[in-house]
Amino acid sequence: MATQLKNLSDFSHTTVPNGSAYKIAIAVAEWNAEITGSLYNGALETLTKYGVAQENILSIAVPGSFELTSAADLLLQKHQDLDAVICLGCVIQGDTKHFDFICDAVANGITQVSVKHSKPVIFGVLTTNNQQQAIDRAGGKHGNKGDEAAITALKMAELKATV
Ligand SMILES: Nc1c(NC[C@H](O)[C@H](O)[C@H](O)CO)[nH]c(=O)[nH]c1=O
Ligand SMILES: CC(=O)[C@@H](O)COP(=O)(O)O
Repeated sequence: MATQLKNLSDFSHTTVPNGSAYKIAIAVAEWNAEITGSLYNGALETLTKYGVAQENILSIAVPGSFELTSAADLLLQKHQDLDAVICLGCVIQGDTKHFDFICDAVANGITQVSVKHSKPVIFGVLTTNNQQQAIDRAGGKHGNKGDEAAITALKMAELKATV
């Protein structure tokens, strides 16, 4: 999709499962809190919109996106009735290669956790060149990646339940 047409919150083209039967965790990174807070609100509102009960949404905060991998693993170890884990973060390029290491670690890490537990772990992490790109994708002109992550969690939970 061309960037200028990107809308992370437009799901008119697809059907979204009813979430009333699912229990979902949200792990959110505290780095770039003004961005990740918007991602979290988007995910929470979307899960609620599609029927997930408040008592079935478990939320935790971690220091940074790098810690999302261990958070997802701990959640799935301790709460084996979880149907999915949504990982939310915002990594913004700085002056060094640290950005690359964090992005690679969290993308590969949560993939491994998802396979380890045979449970959907959703990559809701913004990896942007600058603050404005993050703002645009956390409730701005390109929608909210938190919405996208919540929809993905519902779809994958439904897939696991019916495959
Ligand atoms: N620079 C960003 C970070 N850095 C912190 C790491 O995620 C991690 O907490 C630290 O390396 C200790 O293990 N985290 C983000 O989420 N976003 C950034 O832009
Ligand atoms: C992605 C980061 O860790 C980054 O914000 C840190 O900035 P720098 O690469 O200039 O140390």
